[in-house]
Amino acid sequence: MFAVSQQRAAGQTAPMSRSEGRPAASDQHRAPDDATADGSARDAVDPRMSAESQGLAYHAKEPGEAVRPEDPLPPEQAPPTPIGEYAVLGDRRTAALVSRTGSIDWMCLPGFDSPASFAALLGTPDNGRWLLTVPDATEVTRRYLGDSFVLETTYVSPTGRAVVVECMPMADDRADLVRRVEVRDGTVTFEHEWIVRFGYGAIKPWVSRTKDPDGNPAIRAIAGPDSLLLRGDRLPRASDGAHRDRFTLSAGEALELVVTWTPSWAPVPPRLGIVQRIERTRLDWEKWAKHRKHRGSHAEAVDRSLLVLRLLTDEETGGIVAAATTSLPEDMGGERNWDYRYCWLRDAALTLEALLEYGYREEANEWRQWLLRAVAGSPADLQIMYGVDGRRDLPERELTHLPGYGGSRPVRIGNGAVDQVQHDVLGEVMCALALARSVGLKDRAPGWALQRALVDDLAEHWREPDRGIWEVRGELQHFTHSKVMAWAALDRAVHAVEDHGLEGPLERWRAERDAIREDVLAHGYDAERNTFVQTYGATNTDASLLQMVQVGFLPADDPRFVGTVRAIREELEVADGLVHRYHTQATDDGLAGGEHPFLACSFWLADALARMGDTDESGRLLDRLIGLSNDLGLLAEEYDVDRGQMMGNVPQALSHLALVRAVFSHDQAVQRRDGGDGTAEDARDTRAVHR
Ligand SMILES: OC[C@H]1O[C@H](O[C@H]2O[C@H](CO)[C@@H](O)[C@H](O)[C@H]2O)[C@H](O)[C@@H](O)[C@@H]1O
Repeated sequence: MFAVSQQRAAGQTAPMSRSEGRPAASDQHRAPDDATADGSARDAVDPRMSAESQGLAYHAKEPGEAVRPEDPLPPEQAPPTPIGEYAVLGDRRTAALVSRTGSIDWMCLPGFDSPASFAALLGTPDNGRWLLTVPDATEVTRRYLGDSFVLETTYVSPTGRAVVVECMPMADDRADLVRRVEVRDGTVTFEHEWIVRFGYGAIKPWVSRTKDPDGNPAIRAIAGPDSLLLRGDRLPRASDGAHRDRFTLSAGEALELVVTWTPSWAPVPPRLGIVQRIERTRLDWEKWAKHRKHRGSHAEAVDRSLLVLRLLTDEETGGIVAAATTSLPEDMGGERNWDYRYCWLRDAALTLEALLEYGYREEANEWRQWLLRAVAGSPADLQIMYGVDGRRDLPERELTHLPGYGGSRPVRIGNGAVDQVQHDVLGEVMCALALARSVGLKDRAPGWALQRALVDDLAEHWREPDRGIWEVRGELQHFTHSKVMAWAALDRAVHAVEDHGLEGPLERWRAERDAIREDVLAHGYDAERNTFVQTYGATNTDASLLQMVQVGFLPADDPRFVGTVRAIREELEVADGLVHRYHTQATDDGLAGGEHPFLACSFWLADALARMGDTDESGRLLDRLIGLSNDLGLLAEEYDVDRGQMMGNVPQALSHLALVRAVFSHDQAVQRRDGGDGTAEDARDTRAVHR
């Protein structure tokens, strides 16, 4: 076992700036024995000739549907690879993004929030990528093998057909990414390019040919704390700051490549048995997926979404990150670019509820342990987000060396929202813990004591303004949603005492809960327009208010909620079923530019309609929204209606968890409509006993 854990525990922040006196890029990537190489490096193709960078347009939608490259654009005009074109690979310690044509453009090692070793996603190929493609492919199809994150891409070229299978093996305390190429028909020529840049694309490593402990040839890139080792059946040659190769295989021939990260001081582990590890990885994922209890409508989308939530849950610590990326823009070319590789209590709590609804109890237990460790201490010090390991210090800074996705700057790491006051967060946490309790997970004494202290603290402070669920960077405000969620926190605390025999100041909590409710109804509701509003006294609304019925603040058929859904559709729905979270012009969020419809809010609309009994409309919207996911079932944060593309970080937990919860609500509503009580499935314990 080598020291993935050691490096993660050490905080693993690599230096961003280049040190003076380092050799020039081309020297750094020249391996010593490449000087005596057979000249194959001179055959290396121009990196700009890969499919994405030629601006080839692909239009696949269905899994397995064939796509054809169309008119190439000149490289300088080529748009970035669309966010929806990426597949995700992951080992529940970290994740990588692979383009449709085989370019790994994002990979942080060894952890989700470690510095990226391949960062072309937010820059150019010279910021690091690992490309393995068929340059003359006329068709490219891809799919995950079963319920796993083992990706299979099939290339058809004028001369043959080949399959690339790739994954990150799990649960072995190693950090590897394996790729296996096999030609099925004819002959196929491949392009291989390996450009390592540690420190988010800034640091050009020393790269040299070496041998691994078993005597296999390898290429090792090393700088500071990081080492990446490339092993395989055929290694590329140094060429102008990169390693490149072009090779041809015939039907029946296969080739394997593996990249292994280690701390730079650690010994290199033995090479993996690739075929066995790919198969074991597939089986590991499928074993987890089989534990799902409830299978209703939109089952494929739900299955993939639950798997994404699993992939974003750190295997070692139990922390759940909000997404695998940083700084994929909410506004193309704009400044709304954020680092989501951290654990928001809000997103994690909602993830937990989604997993519980589908029968995953053990995950709830693990996350509860993570939560109690992370928030331990004074209630006044509660943060709204933490590092994967529970770290509190997540300073936000800009990576000025990266041009950003499609020129969207700044590229940020860390997140300034870490210090914000957001009163909704304890509401989400208490709802998730109440749900866990209601399915039989017992509170232990220290855990309940901590919840009591946090609720008491909120009971003192809910009257103060905050930054709300959307983490606005403008003025503090009295957000109606924050108050509703503060009500939910008190309500769940009251029910923990009333229904589960836990100890607490029942009368005081009841009084505060009722006071919040009165406050919201008095100040957060516009009687004239019959809608709840974004902030006290405002006239505009906010899609977060769709959560009101999810937490039981009002029944779904309350005319004030029905009026709010109508107002949200009128004000914020910009295309069928697609809603903005708020109007950027009407909200002081402290940022320039605008953004696109927010997918989680759009699923909350479908959820609300289901709860209101409009199952035709909720089913229609679910079909529509799920239809926006990419060919592998992945969702980013937002959807740009005009460009027909996903925007923001990917894959995003909030979008996926909102999908599965909306489908759950829809399925329950359909059962009620058809004469059942909506609790007849295996998931019966969840909504019915939510409190
Ligand atoms: O766009 C504004 C804010 O975006 C981030 O917050 C959003 O993502 C969080 C994680 O998924 C989610 O919990 C939150 O509700 C969203 O608004 C970003 O982290 C903020 O700094 C930023 O202001």
